[in-house]
Amino acid sequence: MLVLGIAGGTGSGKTTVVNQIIKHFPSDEVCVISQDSYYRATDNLSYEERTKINFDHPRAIDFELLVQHLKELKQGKIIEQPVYSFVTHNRTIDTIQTHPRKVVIVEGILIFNNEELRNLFDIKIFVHADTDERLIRRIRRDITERGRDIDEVLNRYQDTLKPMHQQFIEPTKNFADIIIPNDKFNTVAVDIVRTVINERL
Ligand SMILES: Nc1ncnc2c1ncn2[C@@H]1O[C@H](COP(=O)(O)OP(=O)(O)O)[C@@H](O)[C@H]1O
Ligand SMILES: Nc1ccn([C@@H]2O[C@H](COP(=O)(O)O)[C@@H](O)[C@H]2O)c(=O)n1
Repeated sequence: MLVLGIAGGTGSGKTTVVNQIIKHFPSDEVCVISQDSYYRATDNLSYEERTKINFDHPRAIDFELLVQHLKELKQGKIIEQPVYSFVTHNRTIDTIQTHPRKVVIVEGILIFNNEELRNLFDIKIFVHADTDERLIRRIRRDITERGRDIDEVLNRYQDTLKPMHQQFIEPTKNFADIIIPNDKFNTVAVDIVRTVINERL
C-alpha cells in the first residue's frame, strides 16, 4: 500500500488535484480520505454555537480517529469514514465504507500539522496557490456549494482562516516532498505525481 498525503490551504485545489490523480486509476486500486470528514462531532452544541467554531485550528479535527482509520486501512481493514455537513457544521449520521486499496490518498489543510499522521505518509505533497486566488475560489465555492453568504466567508477569513493558515498550514509546506504550484491548472505536476505513484507501486 502506498499512502499519499496532499495538504495545502483552503481553495488551493487539493480536491481538484486528487480527482485528477485518481481518474487514471481503476476504482478498486485507490481510495480517498478527506480530513474534512474528521471534523469533531459537536452534537452538544447549538447551530449558533457551531458557527463560532474555529474550523482552521488543529483542535477542530479528530486526529485520533483519522490516525486510527489510516492505521486500520494499512492493516487491510475496512473503515467507516464519517460524513460531514458544511451546512449544519456537524457530522451526519451517515458513514462511507472505505476499503483498503493499493493507493490511499489523505487530503486536508492540516494533515501535515499532526506528527503521528504525517509519519504515516509515504509521499507528502503540498498544493500551493496564492492567497488572493484561494480567497476568490473560496468565496465562489462556499456560496455555491456550502450554503454561505459573502459576509460569512469574509468574516471567517479575517477572524480565523487567514491567521490559522499562517500559523498552522503554511509552515507545513516544509514537510512536503513535492510542491504543486496550482494558480493555474497544472497537468504537468499531476502527470509527475502519477508517474511517481506508478514507479513506487
Ligand atoms: N488550478 C485551478 N484554477 C482555477 N480554479 C481551480 C483550480 N483548482 C481548483 N479550482 C477551483 O477552486 C475551487 C476550490 O478547489 P478545491 O479543489 O475544492 O480546493 P481545496 O480542496 O484545496 O479547498 C473549486 O471550485 C475548484 O474548481
Ligand atoms: N463547518 C465548517 C467546517 C470547515 N470549514 C472550512 O473548510 C475549510 C477546509 O476545507 P477545504 O475543503 O477548503 O480544504 C477550512 O478552511 C474551514 O474554514 C467551514 O467553512 N465550515
